[in-house]
Amino acid sequence: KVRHYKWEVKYQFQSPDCFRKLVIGINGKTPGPTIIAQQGDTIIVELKNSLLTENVAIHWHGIRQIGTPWSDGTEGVTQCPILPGDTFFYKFVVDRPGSYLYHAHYGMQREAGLYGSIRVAVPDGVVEPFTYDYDRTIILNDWYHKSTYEQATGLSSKPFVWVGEPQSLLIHGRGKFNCSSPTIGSSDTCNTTNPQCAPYTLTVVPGKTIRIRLSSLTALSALNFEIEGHNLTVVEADGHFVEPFVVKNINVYSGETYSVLVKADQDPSRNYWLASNVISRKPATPTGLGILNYYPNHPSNYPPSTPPTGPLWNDSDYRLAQSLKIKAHPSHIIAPPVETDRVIILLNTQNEIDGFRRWSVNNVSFNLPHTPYLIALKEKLRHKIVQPNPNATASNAIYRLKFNSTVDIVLQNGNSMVPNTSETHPWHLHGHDFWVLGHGKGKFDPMEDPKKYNLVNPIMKNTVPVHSYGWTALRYIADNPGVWAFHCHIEAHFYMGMGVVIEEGVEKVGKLPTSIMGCGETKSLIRP
Ligand SMILES: O=C1O[C@H]([C@@H](O)CO)C(O)=C1O
Repeated sequence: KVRHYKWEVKYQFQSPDCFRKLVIGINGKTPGPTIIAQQGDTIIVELKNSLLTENVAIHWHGIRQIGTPWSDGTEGVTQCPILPGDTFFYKFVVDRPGSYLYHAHYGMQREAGLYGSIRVAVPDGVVEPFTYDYDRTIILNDWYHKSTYEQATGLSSKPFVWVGEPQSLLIHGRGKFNCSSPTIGSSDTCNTTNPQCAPYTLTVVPGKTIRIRLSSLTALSALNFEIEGHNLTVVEADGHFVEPFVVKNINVYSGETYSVLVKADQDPSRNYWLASNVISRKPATPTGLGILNYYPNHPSNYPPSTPPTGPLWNDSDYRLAQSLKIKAHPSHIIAPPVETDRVIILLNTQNEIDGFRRWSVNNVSFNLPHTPYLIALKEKLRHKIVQPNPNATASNAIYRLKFNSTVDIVLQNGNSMVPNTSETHPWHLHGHDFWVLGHGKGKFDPMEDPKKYNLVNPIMKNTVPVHSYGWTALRYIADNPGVWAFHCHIEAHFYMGMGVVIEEGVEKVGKLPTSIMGCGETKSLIRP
């Protein structure tokens, strides 16, 4: 089935956390419309850029884009940006069931509110390995009052101006800033009675089980999500069925999606808090709150209790333990190859390059080129591909993989420039799902640690954290012709260079649509 969506991307005033700012909406909404499809469907998004003075590109996060690498929506990698006033057609097949996301992939535009979710149902007659009565989507986010431009300018200035901690945490686009804070001017700009910042409410019928498709698209924060008094049974991660496990609360890193089952089995005479708390960085943002509403109580009745504050923000053992619990469902194991053809170790560090604060991978800080890689490599616009350089330099280096080979990537965490600090980084791979073979503490040992890899029932994901001072090992098969970004999903960190680009089988890519061209050296390809 073909599903056609017509979207207009536009700036608008909105007050997601009661503070009014310019946000980017789709058809007037942030989060944008949910794409609802069934496995095998073709999605066509006719996207009109009505931003007037700003480019746009939208990435379909978790969709592998098999046969359509030019629809991945990664500006500088798979396409030229969509110019103001232009309409671009994204066309791709949703080849796997599950919960996915979409968001802007141009500059730091995602933070302006340009994001939403994709829900792909299993084919008719196929059953999932769990049951529920109905499902709902919740995207968690953090929220800044400064514009993405002000933030990006600070990050690329000398001296460096860090974005700081977010002002609010949003639960599906809604939060509550303290408008009586002295920095707020008038009730025009911040008004806690604005219905746009009424808390997100999830209504449940007592005794029923609800599936929450929970994800995070934070700019910075790692989050912990909890529903007061209710256990969460984790059943899906990034579109793959999980061997179910029960938690009191779940850690969600930017770019991850989970499905959790929640049974409405508590005292039905009251409502309960939904709570989102910052973990892994010292919190300076209040708990994000929503309401779990037991029907027929009034949805806006505040729960009579104190909201959950989440686990200790610096309990890294707790986070590592939860990462290690996520394994493939016994009846849905896709076994990884037992051997690998190539191991790439990617050391994550923060550096100073020419006085600019940057993030680097093996001492190379990534810059997006003006000519998108997919076009440059397919059309052979570049004779020379820059290879990683051993010194701390900025570059737009890429990795080229042998088509159909098996590759291991070991993410090795290091220090930031703040003494004794190693941050958590959620890494997202485009175009693939990978097996998560292991997470460990300290320095990866290439002789010993691979012996402990889980080759029996590893989960497949597209986004995975590397914990502070730890390592994470992934394996995947380079079988999707195209050019794919692999990067830290923290908006500021990718902007500061924390990413690489990986090519495989580009010669097998079909004829590139001219609609992705027009910038940099690709101008020569579309001139009559
Ligand atoms: O990228 C970052 O910069 C700051 C700090 O490291 C400044 O050096 C911070 O907390 C980040 O995550």
